[in-house]
Amino acid sequence: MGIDAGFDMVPRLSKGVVDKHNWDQFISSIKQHYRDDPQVETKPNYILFKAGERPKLPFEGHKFLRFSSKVSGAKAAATRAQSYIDTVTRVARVHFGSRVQCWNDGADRYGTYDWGEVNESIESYEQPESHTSIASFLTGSDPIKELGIPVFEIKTIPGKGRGLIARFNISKGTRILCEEPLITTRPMPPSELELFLAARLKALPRVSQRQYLSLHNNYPGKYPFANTFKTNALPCGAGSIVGGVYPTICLINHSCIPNSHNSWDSNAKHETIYAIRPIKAGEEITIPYDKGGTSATRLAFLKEAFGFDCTCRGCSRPPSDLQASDARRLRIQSLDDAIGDPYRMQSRPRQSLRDCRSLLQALEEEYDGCAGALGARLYYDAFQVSIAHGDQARAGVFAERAYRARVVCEGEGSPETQRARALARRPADHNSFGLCSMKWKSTRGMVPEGLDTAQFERWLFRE
Ligand SMILES: C[S@@+](CC[C@H](N)C(=O)[O-])C[C@H]1O[C@@H](n2cnc3c(N)ncnc32)[C@H](O)[C@@H]1O
Repeated sequence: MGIDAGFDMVPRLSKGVVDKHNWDQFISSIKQHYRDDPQVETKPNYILFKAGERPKLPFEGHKFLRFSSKVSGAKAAATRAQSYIDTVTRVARVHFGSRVQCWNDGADRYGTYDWGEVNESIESYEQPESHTSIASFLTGSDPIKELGIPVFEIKTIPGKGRGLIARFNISKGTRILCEEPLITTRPMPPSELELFLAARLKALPRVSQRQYLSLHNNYPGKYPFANTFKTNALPCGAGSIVGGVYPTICLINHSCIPNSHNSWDSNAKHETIYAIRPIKAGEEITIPYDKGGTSATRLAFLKEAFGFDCTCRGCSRPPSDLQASDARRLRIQSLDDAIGDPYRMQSRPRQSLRDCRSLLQALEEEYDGCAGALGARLYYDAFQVSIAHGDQARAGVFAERAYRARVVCEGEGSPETQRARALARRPADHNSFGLCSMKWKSTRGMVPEGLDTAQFERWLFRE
């Protein structure tokens, strides 16, 4: 036992030129820092730290997943393992920023990778690969990402002003953008907000001031700063009353059937945009500003809250398609309400799970098979129904699915993704474990094997 601590590189480095260069610089800094330390030894393929559990840093960065050791116990104390972990983490952060994800299981923060894959990666340090050609040198890399070229360009879109257009094909789960807000604030009366924003803007660097002033304002006239905020602000977290305005993210237009998801990372204090379906080169990148409902509800909301008439592809469908979509939206709403009813979850959980399955199907139909965060939320609901009746086996599978859906929408590092991941590993840690009953009691290991997909889904949803 004992406490493990360290950091993971997320996502892992590619074999490409930029990652390789950054890793070489990092390794040089480490060698330089420890040049007179007898506990740090340079081996042919890696640097060995003779402290704690003797962690290593390979010379080939793409093999690296984790640097860690036990930091408690006599051996760790005698060899100052904690100090090596801290220093190497600090230097890695300088070179790789938020890609360096620190964890400490004593503080209930766990690494991203499984120990199996970490051990495999460490074993591979011993077998250096030789690069024989430029092609093999670039294998596995993403030259676009490596060169830092944005995957979109800003263009004028008929009827919508500016918008973001995909420059290349973008695959599902790609992080398109990550930005810190120029300004955040709570709601205030317009005159008060105007004064508040004027003061905040004055304190910003000139480039940020220009970015703010270049944003679209749907309500010209009185209160220009406040109305620019109203036109562009995105909530800092689902349901938050605090809104934030961003230089580029605020150029993304709305769609009722979006291809991207925006989310606020409450730890990192930034907003991210991820592709929730494959986006073709030339296609517009869109996010949802609405709160769901039928086309009439959405149109009214968008007009009231943002002052525009939506012309997205969802709203521009032929009347018969729009009618079918409205029927699905109503069904989605009523299933969602039913699943959220705690009395029903307690007294008729089997029915709640059946509703989850129906909701999943309705979401897939309405959102062209990519329900994004709505899918993640649905799986979390199914998790709650199962765990509230003591069923760790199904709850674990639902949490695993919620985790995978979150990775697509928000990436591996977001707090929501991490939460789903922790629940998938230990469903019983949830505070509603057995809250309604233990009539479905099962352990995490009781997931059946050898079923085909249809049989497995029937088992999962208790049909
Ligand atoms: C946050 S801004 C988006 C960027 C904006 N198009 C621009 O030129 O800066 C929101 C504004 O974009 C326009 N817009 C966004 N989505 C739209 C849509 N689906 N249909 C029509 N106009 C839209 C509206 O004028 C809306 O008030």
